[in-house]
Amino acid sequence: MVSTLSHIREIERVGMGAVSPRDAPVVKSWLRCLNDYKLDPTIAQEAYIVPELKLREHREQAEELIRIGRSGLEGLFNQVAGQNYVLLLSDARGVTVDFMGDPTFDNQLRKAGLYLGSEWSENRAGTCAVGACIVSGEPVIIHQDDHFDASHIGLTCTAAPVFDTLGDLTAVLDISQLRSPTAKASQQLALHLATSTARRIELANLMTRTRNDWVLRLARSPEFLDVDPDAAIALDGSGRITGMTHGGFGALARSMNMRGLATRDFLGLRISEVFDMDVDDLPRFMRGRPNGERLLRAKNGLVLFASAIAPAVSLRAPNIPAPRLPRALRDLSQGDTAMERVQARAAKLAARDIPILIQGETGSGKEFLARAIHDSCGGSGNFVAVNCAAIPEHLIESELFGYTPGAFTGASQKGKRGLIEEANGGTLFLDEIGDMPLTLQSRLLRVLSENEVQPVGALKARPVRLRVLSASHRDLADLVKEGRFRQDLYYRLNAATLSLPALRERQDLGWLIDQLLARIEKENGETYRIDKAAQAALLAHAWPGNLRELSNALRVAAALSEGGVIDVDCLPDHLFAGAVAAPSDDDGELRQALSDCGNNVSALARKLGVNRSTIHRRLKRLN
Ligand SMILES: Nc1ncnc2c1ncn2[C@@H]1O[C@H](COP(=O)(O)OP(=O)(O)OP(=O)(O)O)[C@@H](O)[C@H]1O
Repeated sequence: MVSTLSHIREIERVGMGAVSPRDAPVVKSWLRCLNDYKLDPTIAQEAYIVPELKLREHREQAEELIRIGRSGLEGLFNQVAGQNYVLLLSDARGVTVDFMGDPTFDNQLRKAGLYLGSEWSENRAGTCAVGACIVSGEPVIIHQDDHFDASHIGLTCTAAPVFDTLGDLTAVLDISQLRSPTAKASQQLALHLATSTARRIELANLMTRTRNDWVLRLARSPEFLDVDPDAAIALDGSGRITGMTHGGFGALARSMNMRGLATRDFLGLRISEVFDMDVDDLPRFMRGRPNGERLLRAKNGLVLFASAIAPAVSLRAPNIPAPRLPRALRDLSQGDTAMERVQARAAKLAARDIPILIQGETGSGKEFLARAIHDSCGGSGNFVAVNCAAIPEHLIESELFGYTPGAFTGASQKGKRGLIEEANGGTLFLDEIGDMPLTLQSRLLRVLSENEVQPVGALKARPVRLRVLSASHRDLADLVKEGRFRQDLYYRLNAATLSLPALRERQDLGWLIDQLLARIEKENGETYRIDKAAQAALLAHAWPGNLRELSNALRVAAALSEGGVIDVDCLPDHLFAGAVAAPSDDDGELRQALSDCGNNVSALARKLGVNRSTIHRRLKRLN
């Protein structure tokens, strides 16, 4: 094995611009380590295992993925049995959330970081297979001294990305050995196995998440069509694309000669815009039909074999109640798997007055859910929402706990009932709880544990009974670690956690748009209709700003609509930023797409679900 010193020297030479015989992904990663993360190759650091509490959080967030990935991992483990391979499934942040290895080597594996909870992000561990794969989104072998940190140069690690149905990297599958032959080529088979297992996990994930949709599986040869297809695409009842595996994305991009597009650009498109078929043709591709009849021709002439699977669960007709959910909770989503789980858990917890911590990105609907939980219990008492970040620190105490007459200089003569007492018999919703000052955290803890509140200046505490819901878009466990949030309060508030999916992850975007538009119609006393192109653009947008951004976009669109019709020109311009591919290396691509649409810019804009001005802008840039 190469010496530590010569390894460090080699990295330094590469850092100074020397040409290296190593694979390009390795060199690129070394340069990121040196230039972006400022890692020092002379400082060796052992593998990092995250604390137990943190690991629990990562595993909870990846619960569904672990369940789906498990059988893939087991299958792969059996394939490589006896060769001392270890399998790691890491989340998108590089933390190992599932692991399979030979328990005989437990101690060595843990020390080497090939273990549950190890963090292999590139900025922490330096060049490593999981980290490089997360950054590049490509399968990669990091063999022995390809690793940046000298502590890891004994290992060989091979990783393949797992993408979710909307095209975001959601996990990495890694196959590693403590000791291996010197030749990197010895890991080619591992690369092939990891890549095909990742493909199967993506397919299983698609099948689970799109039970209400059609799934169209694609393969280049008919033999593997039903057992191990190359790609899969999910379609809703009207033939619109709702999700895909990474291979499915590749197939769509090739079929449309559109290499520069991202997965999201295909969401919302009709299948008839990509292939010579319509939604009514799907049954023709179902299993049992002769393979010859299951040929699918793409618009560009490419031919694939296709196999269709009908929705496993028949679509619930709108307004038919789902069983047992109280109405207030039922109306939070329609057909989104993650939300359905949140709703079912919320219904069970609400009935028991258990403190719930609601997590989710800003604008993901935390307060909306809190209100629904309150309403689902008959709505008795008040729903009192307190934004701990919005009240100045010196006022939080008196606002929350209230005060007796003349309790302090400037206090009202009549005293004041605090928000906690306002919520007595109802629900107290503490938004941005992470911003609650430490001194007040202990007083809040007393309210929760003793069920009583002591206003400022009062000699005696008063009994209260309330349901406490809290929310934060910050990681409370991190605040606990930093000493900015009391651990005992964290455990109190966090008896149960409900994690809301971000809007970009929701499978019921179309339904949400209808709900929000119905609300705007009610407010404005008018009715609106979204035309097809605008609908496609709304469905294809990545919505980084969440439900509030969507609601604002619809509000603007409604205001700009003519005769109640919302077309693409009514949608805010920023909606289209990034919807079209970054400038293609090959400007022929856009010209070809345009000529396919009879040189009609509006038709191409409609096809891509973008604004006409976006196409004009791109054409101008290419000129
Ligand atoms: N399930 C839903 N259906 C329809 N509208 C919703 C839903 N959830 C949230 N909204 C709307 O989305 C907007 C944002 O929701 P909300 O204020 O609850 O988000 P939040 O996560 O509490 O935001 P913040 O983190 O900024 O406090 C609100 O206008 C709300 O009415």
